[in-house]
Amino acid sequence: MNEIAISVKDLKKRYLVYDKPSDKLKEIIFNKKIGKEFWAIKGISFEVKKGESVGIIGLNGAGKSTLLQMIVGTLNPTHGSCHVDGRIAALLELGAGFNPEYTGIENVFLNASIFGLSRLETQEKLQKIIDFADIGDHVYQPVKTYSSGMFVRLAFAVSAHLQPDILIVDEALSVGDVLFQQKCFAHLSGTLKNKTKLFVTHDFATLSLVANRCIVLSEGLIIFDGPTKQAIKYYNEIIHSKSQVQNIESGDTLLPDNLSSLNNAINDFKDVDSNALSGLRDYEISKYSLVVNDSKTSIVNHGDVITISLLVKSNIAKRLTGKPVVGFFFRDKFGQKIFGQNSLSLREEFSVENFTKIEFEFNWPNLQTGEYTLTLGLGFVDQSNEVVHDVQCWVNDFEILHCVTPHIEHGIFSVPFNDFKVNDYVIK
Ligand SMILES: Nc1ncnc2c1ncn2[C@@H]1O[C@H](COP(=O)(O)OP(=O)(O)OP(=O)(O)O)[C@@H](O)[C@H]1O
Repeated sequence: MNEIAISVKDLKKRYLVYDKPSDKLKEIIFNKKIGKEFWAIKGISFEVKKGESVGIIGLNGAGKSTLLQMIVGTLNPTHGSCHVDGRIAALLELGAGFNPEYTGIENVFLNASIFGLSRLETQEKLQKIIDFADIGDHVYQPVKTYSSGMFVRLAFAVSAHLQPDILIVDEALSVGDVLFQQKCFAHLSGTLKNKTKLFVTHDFATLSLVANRCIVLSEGLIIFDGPTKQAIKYYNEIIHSKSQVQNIESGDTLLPDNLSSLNNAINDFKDVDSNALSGLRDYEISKYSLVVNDSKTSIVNHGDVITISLLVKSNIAKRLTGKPVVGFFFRDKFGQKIFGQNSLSLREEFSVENFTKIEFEFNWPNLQTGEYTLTLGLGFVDQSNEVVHDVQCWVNDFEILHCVTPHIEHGIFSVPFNDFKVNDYVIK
C-alpha cells in the first residue's frame, strides 16, 4: 500500500506580472513579451505521509496559497510535479467552488457531486452538514447574500463531511467566530483525526495543536521542515531578525552622542510603533526589547523567564514630579486582561528621566494555550495620593506572545493540587 498521500517534486511556479493591465492585452495583440517573470515557487520538494497533519507557515507572499492551489489542482505548475493519492477536500479562498447564485443547499449538492458523491449519498449527509454549519434559514438563500463567516461555516461543514482522504485548509477558519472554530477543531481532532491534513495558518496556537509537522516557506523556497514547535520558533527568529534590520536601517535619531554607553545597551531594542501609543506623552516609552529565556522568540511556556526592557524618552524640557509607576499586562484574544504587574508593588524608590532604561523580569504563568498581547504603561503618581496618577504613556497590545501549553484543557489557568486523596490514601 502506498504510504504517501502527497508527493511534491521540484515544483516551480512562474507568474507574469504587468506594470499596467493594458500591457497584457498589448502582449496578445502585438505578440510581444511585455510581462516580467516572477517565480512565486522556486523549486520545492516534500512528501506528506497518509494520516500526517502538516502546517505551512511563511510571511505574506511566501507562496503558501500558490503551493496549495497546485496541490489541489486548480493551478498548473510551471515545472515539477504534485502527486496526490486520495480524494481531496479543500477550503481555499472564501467561496471557491461555490456558485453565488445557488442556495446553500444547492451548493452542498454541487460540491458533493464534484467530489464524486451521488445525490443519494449527499442526501444522507445533508442534515449533518446543515447542523454543523448552523446558519439557520440562510441555507435556503443564494450564497451571494452570505457574510464571510456564513461562507466559511458552510464550506467547512461541506468539506469536513465529504469524508475526504486529504483535507486542505488555507487560513479560512480564522474567519469564523471562536465557537465555530472550537467546533471545527473538535471535528479535526475527532472524526478527521486519522486523515491527512494540510493547513496554512498564522494562528500558531492552533497550529501547535493540530499539526505535528510544519513547513516554513520563504520567498518560494522551503527553509524549514520539521516539528511544529521548532518551526514556529525558527519562523519567529526570522521575523525578529528582519525587524531588527529595519530598525538599524531606519537610523536612530533619538539618542544624543554622549549617551553611547546607553546606546550600546539598547542597540538591539526595537522602536515602539507610534500607532500603539496613547496617554499624555510628555514622557513616553520609545524603544523596547522582549526576551524569553535569553532568546528573542515569541513562543512561551509555563515558567519561562520573560525579560522586558524599555527606554523612556521625555518630550518636554522639565522633570515630572511624583513617583513613577511602570507596569505591564497581557490580554487574551477576547481582549480580557489576564495578568500583569506594576512597580507600585516594589518598596524601592526610583526615578525616571529622559533616556532612562527600565528592565523587569517575571515568570510566565501556567496559562492556557493561546495568543496574549502585551501592553506597557508609564505614569507618575501623586505623592500624597497613590490612587491619583497621570498616565503618561500606554503602549497598547503591541507584541504578541504565543503560549503553547498543550496540557491545560479547562479554563485559563492551571492550579497544582495541594493534596490528592483516594479513600484517604494520599496520592503524590
Ligand atoms: N496571479 C498572480 N499573478 C502574479 N503574481 C502572483 C499571482 N498570484 C500570486 N502572485 C504573487 O506570488 C507570490 C506568492 O503569492 P501567494 O498568494 O502564494 O503567497 P502567500 O504566502 O499565500 O501569501 P499570503 O500569506 O499573503 O496569502 C506573491 O508575491 C504574489 O504577489
